Amino acid sequence: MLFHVKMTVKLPVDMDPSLATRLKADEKELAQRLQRDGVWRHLWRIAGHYANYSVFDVPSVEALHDTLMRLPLFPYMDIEVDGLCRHPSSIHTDDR
Ligand SMILES: O=C(O)CC1=CCC(=O)O1
Repeated sequence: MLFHVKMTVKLPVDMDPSLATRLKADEKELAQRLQRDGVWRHLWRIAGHYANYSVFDVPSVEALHDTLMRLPLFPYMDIEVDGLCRHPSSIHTDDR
């Protein structure tokens, strides 16, 4: 199942900079592992915002929820999710 996910990062202004640096590094490591595993299919910066548009490929809504909750920045993000299905005019019949 494919899901479009918008993540907006909102780190507290008074967060210890070393904690912020560690959270971002841990987030990057997990994000890159999930990309290599084919779970995090797209990761795009939204220009001008500390936010991203992503596409996840997971077996269920529960799997998406679990994956998002594992993200180190999860406590500091607003997350919006939309389920995706094939558009009848899409020519990409081989995509899931
Ligand atoms: O910077 C972001 O948008 C949050 C994030 C997602 C994956 C990552 O490495 O950072």
